[in-house]
Amino acid sequence: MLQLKSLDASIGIIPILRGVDISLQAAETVALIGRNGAGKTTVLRTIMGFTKVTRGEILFEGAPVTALHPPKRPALGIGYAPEDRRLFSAFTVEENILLPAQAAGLDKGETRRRLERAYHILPELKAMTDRPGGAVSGGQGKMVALARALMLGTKLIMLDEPFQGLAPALAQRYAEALRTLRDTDRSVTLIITESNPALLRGFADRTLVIERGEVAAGTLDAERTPA
Ligand SMILES: Nc1ncnc2c1ncn2[C@@H]1O[C@H](COP(=O)(O)OP(=O)(O)OP(=O)(O)O)[C@@H](O)[C@H]1O
Repeated sequence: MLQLKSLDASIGIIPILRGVDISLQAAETVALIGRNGAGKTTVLRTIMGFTKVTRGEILFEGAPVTALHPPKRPALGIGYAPEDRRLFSAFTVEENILLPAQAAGLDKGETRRRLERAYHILPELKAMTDRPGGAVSGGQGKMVALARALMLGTKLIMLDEPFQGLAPALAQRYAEALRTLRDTDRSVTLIITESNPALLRGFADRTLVIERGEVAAGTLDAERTPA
């Protein structure tokens, strides 16, 4: 459903990704593992159109999107939770969750359905809908960022180091929410970056390794715990 073909990408004039070939199938969960600075965030940002692609192409469901205007990409069905999960502090938690749906111009009914899906996966957020975005903890903010990604992520959800900085209990809760997502939506494709491979062992179908902007040709197979 998503292919990166021989992709080179730069930030400013600095080349970061080199010859990246990634092919994601519908419904699979892929872990993208690499040390700090290896290029994980840059892969996700390149898919969203935030870097300069200097070679190669990106296909989404068979159609080239390499040159697609970045603000149009989420509406393809792509949800993205950046590592820096900034919430708008003056908006409530629910308003923060709704923002991508509004930006993509979803109608009220569809927005409501997707919000219910997000609350089904993250029921704890229902208790904090009216709280200002600035008043939630870092861990709760990660949950809100996941809910926000769920609003548009009907086909592909990309989570950048979601477990980073989460206390163990919250990390466990976050992993549980991802399992619920997998149980309720079997067709969505998930890509999760992580610097610590142990955190995603047993959850991802496949592990890709990135090092100095290059994705290793071979992939490590990971065991998947049955949902
Ligand atoms: N704005 C920028 N300007 C110049 N170089 C950058 C910029 N952002 C990232 N880089 C460089 O790009 C490379 C890849 O960074 P990237 O953030 O994709 O890595 P990462 O694997 O996600 O690591 P981290 O876990 O630290 O975020 C790094 O060498 C980094 O120094």
